[in-house]
Amino acid sequence: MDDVLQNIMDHAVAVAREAGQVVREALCDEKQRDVMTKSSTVDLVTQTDQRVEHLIIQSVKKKFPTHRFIGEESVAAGEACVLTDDPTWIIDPIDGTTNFVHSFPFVAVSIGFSVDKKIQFGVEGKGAFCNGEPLQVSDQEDVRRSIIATEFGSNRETETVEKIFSSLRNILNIPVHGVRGAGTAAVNMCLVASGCVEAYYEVGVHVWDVAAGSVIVEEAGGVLMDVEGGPVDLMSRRIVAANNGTVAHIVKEIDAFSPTRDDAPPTQ
Ligand SMILES: O=P([O-])([O-])O[C@@H]1[C@@H](O)[C@H](O)[C@@H](O)[C@H](O)[C@@H]1O
Ligand SMILES: [Mg+2]
Ligand SMILES: [Mg+2]
Repeated sequence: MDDVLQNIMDHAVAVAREAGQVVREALCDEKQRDVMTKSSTVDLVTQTDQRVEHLIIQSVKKKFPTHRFIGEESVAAGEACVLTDDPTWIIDPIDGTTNFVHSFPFVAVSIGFSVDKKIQFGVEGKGAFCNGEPLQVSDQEDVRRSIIATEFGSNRETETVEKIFSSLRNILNIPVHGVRGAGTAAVNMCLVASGCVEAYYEVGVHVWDVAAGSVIVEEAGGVLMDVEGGPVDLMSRRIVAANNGTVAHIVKEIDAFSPTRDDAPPTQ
C-alpha cells in the first residue's frame, strides 16, 4: 500500500475507534437512543447516528478537504448518493441501529473508502485484520455443513416479506446447519471474514452497509456475488458474501428481487 493510502487508512482506523467510543458510551445512555424513523416505522435512526456521522465527516474533511462522502444519514437528509471516481468515504455511522436502540450488543461503525469506484482499503492483498490478528474465511466446501447469515431488513411490504421467507425456507431445506443474523450487515460480513459463518446474503442493504465489509471479506479470502450470480454491484442493494464459490451457490435458493438502487435519481 502506498504512503498516501496508508495515511488515509490510518485516519479511517483512528476516526472509527473514536466513533466507536461515542457509540459505546451512548449505548449506556437512554436519551442518546431516542428513536426517530426514516423510510418506514421500522427503519430507525437516533441522534447518535447523526452525531457520529457528523464527527467522522468533519474529522476527515479537516485532513482531506477534497475528498467526497456518501453517508447514510446525509443521504437520508437529502444529499445525493453518487459514487464517482473521486476519493470517496462511504460511511454507516451505526450499522445495526435497531440493535443499538434495543441495547442488543452488536453494532458497527462502517467506513469504506473508494477511488475509481473501487473500495481501496486492503485491495493490494495485504489481508484483513481484527485487532492485528489476520482474518481467514472458513474452508468449508459443503453448504450442508454451513451456517448462513441473513437479515430481514426494514421493508415490511407483503411481497417483500414473502420473498424473504421463500429464500429462507429454501436455504433451511438444503438443509444447512443453521441460519443466523447479527442485525448488522457489517458484522455479518466480518463473521464471514473470520470464518464463523460460511456466507451472508441480503436484498435491501445499502452501499454504506456493505462497502467496508466487501473488501474485508475479499481480503480474508472470500467471494462476493450478486444474489442472482454474476458480479456484485454495491449500489444494487443486493449482496452475497461467501467463503468460496461452492457455498456461494446458495444464490440458486434466493428468491431475488430488485429494490430501488441507491444511486437512482430522486423521484419528484
Ligand atoms: O440501518 P442500519 O442499522 O445502518 O443498517 C441495517 C443493516 O445492517 C441490516 O443488515 C439491514 O437488515 C437493515 O435493513 C439496515 O440496513
Ligand atoms: Mg447500516
Ligand atoms: Mg446505520
